[in-house]
Amino acid sequence: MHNATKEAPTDSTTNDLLTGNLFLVGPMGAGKTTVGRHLADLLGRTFIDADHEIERRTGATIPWIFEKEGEAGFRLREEAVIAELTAMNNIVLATGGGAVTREQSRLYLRQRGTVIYLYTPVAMQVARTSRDRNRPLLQTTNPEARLRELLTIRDPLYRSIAHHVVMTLDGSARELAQKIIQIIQPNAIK
Ligand SMILES: Nc1ncnc2c1ncn2[C@@H]1O[C@H](COP(=O)(O)OP(=O)(O)O)[C@@H](O)[C@H]1O
Ligand SMILES: O=C(O)C1=C[C@@H](OP(=O)(O)O)[C@@H](O)[C@H](O)C1
Ligand SMILES: [Mg+2]
Repeated sequence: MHNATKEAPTDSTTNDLLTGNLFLVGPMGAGKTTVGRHLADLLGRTFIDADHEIERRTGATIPWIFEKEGEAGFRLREEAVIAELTAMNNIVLATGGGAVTREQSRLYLRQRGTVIYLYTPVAMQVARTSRDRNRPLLQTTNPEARLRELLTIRDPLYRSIAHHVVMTLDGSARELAQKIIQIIQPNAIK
């Protein structure tokens, strides 16, 4: 299991950022997995990616699960993993882009941590996902249309649970992680 329960700092500068969970939501190609890793590194937290956790537990890849169990089967697994992971402490969690489609997952994400929505325009999502064959929903003749469709449905869901909406257009993934820390807790790091 993950060694995620670190002692909370005890001095008077202790703040929410240093003691609570951080949950990243947003569409495919927003950078949740990449930025989440940097965030955890900068904050000295455990990083968990919900998709990787599903793959670890099943011993199967996401495309394989979609192929054998359909999207519905994958969503059931994803919902179960989100329920468990959001109950942990002091983690940075990168969710999959469709995790917010389950109402129970939205409730857990909103209630159990600070939710950051990495807002990303569709053109940038396309650029960041075009070389990767591991996203079953984008293996179509027109991935851009699919991403646009999905964002129309999901953008209100991301916003409904987000404590902060962060635009991911500028800067490297690490710079974005630094920016997120400043947004959440301006005095946390210099
Ligand atoms: N801020 C960024 N700047 C440049 N490239 C990025 C940024 N965020 C993510 N990427 C790149 O985009 C691709 C998709 O990122 P990923 O973290 O897998 O997104 P998600 O988990 O949201 O689908 C990766 O190749 C990653 O290196
Ligand atoms: O948006 C989605 O429905 C999905 C997003 C993927 O994760 P990323 O958002 O990390 O690419 C992964 O969970 C799966 O392919 C389905
Ligand atoms: Mg990811």
